[in-house]
Amino acid sequence: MTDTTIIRFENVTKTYDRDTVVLDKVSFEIERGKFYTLLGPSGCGKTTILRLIAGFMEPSEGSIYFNGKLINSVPADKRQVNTVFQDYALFPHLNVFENVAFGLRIKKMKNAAITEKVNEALRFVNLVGYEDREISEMSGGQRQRVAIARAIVNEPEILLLDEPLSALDLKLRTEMQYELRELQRRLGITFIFVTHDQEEALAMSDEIFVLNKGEIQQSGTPTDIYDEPINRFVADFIGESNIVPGRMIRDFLAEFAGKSFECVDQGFSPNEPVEIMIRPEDLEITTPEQGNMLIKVDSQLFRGVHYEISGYDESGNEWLVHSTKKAIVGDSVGLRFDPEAIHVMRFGETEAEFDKRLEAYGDHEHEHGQAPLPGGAVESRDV
Ligand SMILES: Nc1ncnc2c1ncn2[C@@H]1O[C@H](COP(=O)(O)OP(=O)(O)OP(=O)(O)O)[C@@H](O)[C@H]1O
Repeated sequence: MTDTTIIRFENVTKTYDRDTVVLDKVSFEIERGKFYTLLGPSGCGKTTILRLIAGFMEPSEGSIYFNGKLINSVPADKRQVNTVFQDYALFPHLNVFENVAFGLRIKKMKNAAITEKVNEALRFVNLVGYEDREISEMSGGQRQRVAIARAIVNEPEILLLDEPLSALDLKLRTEMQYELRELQRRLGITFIFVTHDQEEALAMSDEIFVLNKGEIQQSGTPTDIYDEPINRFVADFIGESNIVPGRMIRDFLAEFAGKSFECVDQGFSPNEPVEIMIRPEDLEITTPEQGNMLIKVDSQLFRGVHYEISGYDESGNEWLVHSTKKAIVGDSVGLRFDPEAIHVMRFGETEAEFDKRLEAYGDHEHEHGQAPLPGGAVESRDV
């Protein structure tokens, strides 16, 4: 643990009934002042993690530390943590000012101090001038901002946000993504944001935790997770991807779709069966002669910025391509990609095993990726 660690989970397990394990020995660290996102499908345990941090429940096993102190049994009102809920949980009978002031009145703060703090919080969320408005007179986005002001007026060290944008329409949602990110930068406090929307997570976060079935599958920056997913679940959940079965012939040489390809991956056993991932935007449609492989075009959709083309290779694998060039359904076309576009995933690898492999090969891999590859060529060759 470092000085910058604000929250640490150590083998935290949560069971609701005797045998329903909702979180299974989850361990992670959260650093002060960053924007974190918990991302995963419905029921994976995101809200449970927030409730444990907020102090609305205790772990069944394991330890939770806040600034280095064990807080398993510390009640919610004794933690420097505030939550913004999905439905905002505002008081409909109070105006905007009184909604924000509520917590401070409970603490019996003096009126002059309350006015100063509420005004400051409303300034942060751009709601100056709305103090006397009823909640029913506020739009969805404005209610959202009242809920945030009500949370930050308490000067928490951590702000928890449980799917706070899910009730908003797409345009407002995008605007609020910018606003929240900007607000976090200005406040400088730690935000822990829950969503099941991968685009939202990629756009907003410093760090993302991808969860599935009560386990953290992978944690890292948006680019780490997008470019180097450790397994099929993460690759599928974040963005669109082509995943086909393959084999590592040896380091830097993978085989898939009936051919061998130079790649930049290493740390696998010779002939190890693997899964190969290539993002659709890393594939280029070419003439059959110029491609690394051939596909027969099966369908094409115009998506505005690109064509979404799908087709099958000779081994029967389906490939999705985001291309600025058109193709003709039924034609055989070439697919071209760089060795760096190929990402090799080891079956069933955990995050800890993945990190260990990268650590052992990390710098070396980078250097090697730049150096002439065995045989000197980028082109594929038949095996
Ligand atoms: N009070 C409870 N009693 C029993 N089971 C619960 C309780 N609360 C949650 N669960 C179960 O725990 C699991 C994780 O729930 P949690 O709310 O943490 O998931 P989530 O990832 O936030 O999901 P969503 O995106 O749907 O909100 C789910 O299977 C849920 O049914």
